[in-house]
Formats: sequence, C-alpha cells, structure tokens
Amino acid sequence: MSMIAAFYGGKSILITGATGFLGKVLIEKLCRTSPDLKVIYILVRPKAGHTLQQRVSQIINTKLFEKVREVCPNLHEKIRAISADLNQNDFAISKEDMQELLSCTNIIFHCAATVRFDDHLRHAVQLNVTATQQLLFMASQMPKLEAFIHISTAFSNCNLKHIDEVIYPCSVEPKKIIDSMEWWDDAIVDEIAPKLMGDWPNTYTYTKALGEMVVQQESGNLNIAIIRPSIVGATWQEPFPGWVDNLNGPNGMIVAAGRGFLRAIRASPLAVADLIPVDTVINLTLAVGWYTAVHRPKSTLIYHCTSGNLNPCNWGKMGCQVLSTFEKIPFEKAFRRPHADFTANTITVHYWNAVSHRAPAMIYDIYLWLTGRKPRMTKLMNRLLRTISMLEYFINRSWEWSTYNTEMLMSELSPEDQRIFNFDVRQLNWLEYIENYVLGVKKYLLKEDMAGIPEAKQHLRRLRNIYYLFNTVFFLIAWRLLIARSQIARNVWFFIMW
Ligand SMILES: CCCCCCCCCCCCCCCCCCCCCCCCCCCCCC(=O)SCCNC(=O)CCNC(=O)[C@H](O)C(C)(C)COP(=O)(O)OP(=O)(O)OC[C@H]1O[C@@H](n2cnc3c(N)ncnc32)[C@H](O)[C@@H]1OP(=O)(O)O
Ligand SMILES: NC(=O)C1=CN([C@@H]2O[C@H](COP(=O)(O)OP(=O)(O)OC[C@H]3O[C@@H](n4cnc5c(N)ncnc54)[C@H](OP(=O)(O)O)[C@@H]3O)[C@@H](O)[C@H]2O)C=CC1
Repeated sequence: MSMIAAFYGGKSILITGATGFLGKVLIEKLCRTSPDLKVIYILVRPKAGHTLQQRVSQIINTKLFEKVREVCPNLHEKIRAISADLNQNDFAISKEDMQELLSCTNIIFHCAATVRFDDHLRHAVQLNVTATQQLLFMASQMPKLEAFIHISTAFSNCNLKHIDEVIYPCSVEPKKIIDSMEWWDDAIVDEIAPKLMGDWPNTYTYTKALGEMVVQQESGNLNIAIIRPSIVGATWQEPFPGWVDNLNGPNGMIVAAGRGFLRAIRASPLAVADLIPVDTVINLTLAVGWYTAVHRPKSTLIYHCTSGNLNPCNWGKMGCQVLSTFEKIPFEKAFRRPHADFTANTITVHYWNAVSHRAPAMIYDIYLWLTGRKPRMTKLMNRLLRTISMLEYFINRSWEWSTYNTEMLMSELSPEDQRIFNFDVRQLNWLEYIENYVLGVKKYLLKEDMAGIPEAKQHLRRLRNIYYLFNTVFFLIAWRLLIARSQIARNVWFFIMW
C-alpha cells in the first residue's frame, strides 16, 4: 500500500493555480492515486463568459483526465471550486466559503503565480508576493492544517551560479516593497524597478525570490516546504507521455521551430537545458506534502526539482532531437522547413534575424498583400523575436542546483511510493522524452491529427521545391546584373560557356 496515497485519503486539500499547467496535473494525480480524498478546494477567478463550474468542467472533461474519470467517477463532487481573485483583499472569497476553508483545510498547495517574464512589477508583486503573504495569513488561522507547500522556481536565484537549498535574501525587504506599492504610482515603479531588480533578468524571477522570503518570514508555526522546479516540460510518463497545454517556455519554441518560423537562435548548445517533466514535479510535490505533514521537519525545507546535476542534457542535443523528430512527425501548415542554427555571435544573430526571420516574413506579407489578404507575418515574427529575446538569458547559461533534500526524500520513500510517485530524473531517457514531447505538442497543443502527416510531408516537399526555385531565380538575376556591370564577371561567364 502506498503511504503517500493513503495519507491523502480523507483529506481536504486547498489548491491555488489549479487551472494552470501544474495545477491540472496535480489534481489529476491526486484524484487518481487517492480517490478517497475528501475534497479538493480550488480557488478559481471568474472569467468572462464562464461560470466556475464551466471552468472546472472544461478541465476535467479533457484527455488529461480520461484515466481518472474511470478511477473516480464522482470526480465532479470531489472538486469544489471557490470563487476567488488572489489580487483582491481576502481574495474576494465569500464569508461562508472562507469559513469552510479555514475550518476544514488539511493541506495547501500554492501554485498560483504570474509566470510572465515582462509583467509590470506592481502586478508581479501583487500575485507572487502579496498574495503569498495573504495565503500564509489564512493558513495561520486553519486549525487542521498539516502542511503548506509553496511552489517557487529554481530560477528565483538565477543571479547566482551555484544554488543551494536555502533562501537567499534580496536587498530590499519584501514587506517594504509591498507597503511601497500602495503609495508609489506606476511612473515611480517603472523608474525604480531596474534598481530593485538588480541582476535579476525579469520581474518574474525577482518576485518569486521575494515570495520565498515572505514564506520564510511569515511561516510562524506553520509546517512549510518550498519546491523549486526548473523549466517545466510535458509529461514524461503520467497519465500518458507528452501532455502539454500552453505555449510557455520550450513549448512555444517547439511550435515556432516546427512551423518553420524559428530557424536560428542565440543559444549556447553546450549550456545545460535544465528541463523537468511536469509529472515529475507533481510526484515530488505530493511526496513533499506527505513528508512535511508526517515528519514535521524543524525548519522549512527547500526541494530543487531539477535535472541538470543528476541527468544533464544540453540545448544542442535537445535541439537536434527536436529537429529529427520533425522529420518523422512534421507539423501541419509550416511556413518554412524546420531548420536550426545556434549562434553566440551578435553580428551573426542580426544577420540570421534579417535573412532567416524578417526577410521571409516580409516577402510572405507582400505576397498576402498582392493577393488581397491582410499581411500578418511581420507582426507575428516581431512577437516571436521579442519572446526569444526574453528566453535568451536562460539558454545561454548553466546553473548548478544542489539536490540533497530531494535525494533525502527519495530515500525516505517505500519502494512502492518510489514507483508511484517517481521523481528520480536519472531514469529519464532524454531522446525518448523529447520525441514524445514534440508529438505531444502536435497532438494536445496544436490539436493536429496524426492522419495529416502524409499531407504535412507533402507540404514540406513543396516548400523545399519553392526554396530551390527561389534560390535559382535569385542567383540568375544576381548573376545577370553582375555580368551587365562587371568585365571580370563577363569574362568568367564567356569562359564557362566556351
Ligand atoms: C524540449 C526542448 C526544446 C528545445 C528546442 C526547441 C526548438 C528546436 C528547434 C531549433 C531552433 C534552434 C535551436 C533552439 C534551441 C534552444 C531553444 C530553447 C527554447 C526554450 C527556452 C526555454 C527557457 C525558459 C526559461 C524559463 C525559466 C523560468 C521557468 C519558470 O519558472 S516559469 C515558466 C516560464 N514562463 C514563460 O515561459 C512565460 C513566458 N511568456 C511571457 O512572458 C509572455 O507570454 C511573452 C513571451 C512576453 C509574450 O507576451 P505578449 O504580451 O507579447 O504576448 P501574450 O502573452 O499576450 O501572447 C500573445 C499571443 O502570442 C502567443 N504566445 C505567447 N507566448 C508564446 C510563445 N512562447 N511562442 C509562441 N506564441 C506565444 C499567445 O498564445 C498569444 O496568441 P493569441 O492568443 O493567438 O494572440
Ligand atoms: N511552468 C513552468 O515552467 C514553471 C512553473 N513554476 C511555478 O509553478 C507554478 C505554476 O505555474 P504554471 O502552472 O506553469 O502557471 P500557469 O500560468 O499555467 O498557471 C497560473 C495559475 O495561477 C492562476 N492565477 C493567476 N492569477 C490569479 C488570480 N489573480 N487569482 C486566482 N488565480 C490566479 C491562474 O488562473 P487562471 O486560469 O484564472 O489564469 C492559473 O491557474 C507557479 O508558481 C510557477 O512560478 C516554476 C518553475 C517552472
């Protein structure tokens, strides 16, 4: 019998960020392995045109929940959506709901965050810092609470090269920043943001670091643990390989490369690509929830959920595997054939951006304009290049994360729990994982049918012919112009012909 699965039986669990990427996989695994849990409260913000129940149904009626619907037919009853907005005071939760949460919750998993790199500092502080502080305050009033698990990121200290499982202080106290946000107007925030952020590359990583400090400072008597995943990718094994549903991180890049938009990138092929499958993160999260509640460690333990030091793989190897998978299972409606150039040189980057990205987009837009359609490719390309510029920081550096706590936890699990809640990334075969990842992007994100593969291959062959034709015509015109203007070129030409 799994100790972890048994532990969650009969429990009332509160999850924030349940409608997000990690949140969905967390609910799925919890309900599948502990179908006898009492209830999962999820804090969901109302979205225009969708009731809370519709939002829940949208999640649990997807392919991700196919297996769990069999194991737990009363899934709808297990999940209780509570209307809440983490940006509001008391999260705008009704009095009755708040009462129920305070009196019943046994475990909290805090996943909600803004993961946008370019979010305004005020908004990022509100969600990643202030909301965490408020949730901790709520937690302190929960008599039945056994554990509070905070999901952070391995990049919260990306300004360091070697990162231990400790909380590193930021130069300005988070409480001061929270207070200041109330009376600073946006202009002041904009001016002061770069000074506050120092060597953090974006508001996301900076506010996640502040969030950790808040957790440390406001932990009181709570039983808390922090999990720091690196770049979270598609599922490795469970409930099935390759599931992914958003464009964040590598996902958007795989789409862009597979459709032929992204053909070159400023990336260091030898830098470690610290990817971690989402199901691995969730298995560790559930194990940490159990361990924190049952063993009640004296201090707040931090768990790095990373792959680099146990099973490293670099961007070069990953990029190659992505490209070779495109040959077997191409994406539909490609703009150009998938291709990749890594470069570290700034001049080469500008050259590739002009030749491989902007020029084809402009040519296509001219074609759209000439055929009476609205040009859109240049705009899309500019957006892609902006996204890439934000990711570049992470694909040109390597970090080392120590994983003592994570390895300690692994050794604490029974063999059965090690199997059911497997977070041993040493067992991961990268080539197989990447192939399933690309396939998952095609099937679950782009919703493309496998039956369309022959047509997609045919389309790529047409693109290849257009490419050859374009290059031939381009070469002939250039040569003709050269002959018209240069005696040497003319001599060479007559020599060849003769
Ligand atoms: C498996 C390995 C893959 C590797 C290789 C793939 C390619 C291989 C082919 C070869 C090419 C050359 C080799 C390349 C090798 C390296 C490539 C590596 C790439 C991977 C890098 C990953 C690094 C991630 C680092 C993460 C560190 C921290 C991790 C975390 O803790 S949190 C999660 C990370 N968070 C994010 O990723 C959020 C980032 N997003 C944003 O900040 C914003 O969305 C934005 C990028 C700033 C864009 O903002 P905008 O306001 O402009 O747009 P908006 O968000 O409103 O969206 C508008 C429309 O655009 C669509 N869209 C959004 N993001 C993307 C995207 N990434 N790609 C494509 N499209 C995107 C969005 O859907 C909207 O569409 P619409 O609704 O139709 O308008
Ligand atoms: N994805 C990754 O690569 C990594 C993620 N992480 C961390 O994991 C956690 C989860 O990330 P991920 O699932 O990818 O993020 P998503 O962006 O997919 O999900 C964010 C979740 O937060 C919710 N949320 C945002 N704003 C509010 C609000 N004002 N009130 C209530 N709920 C809100 C969203 O709800 P809604 O559906 O309404 O928008 C959504 O459920 C985060 O803490 C992140 O920092 C760490 C490392 C890597």
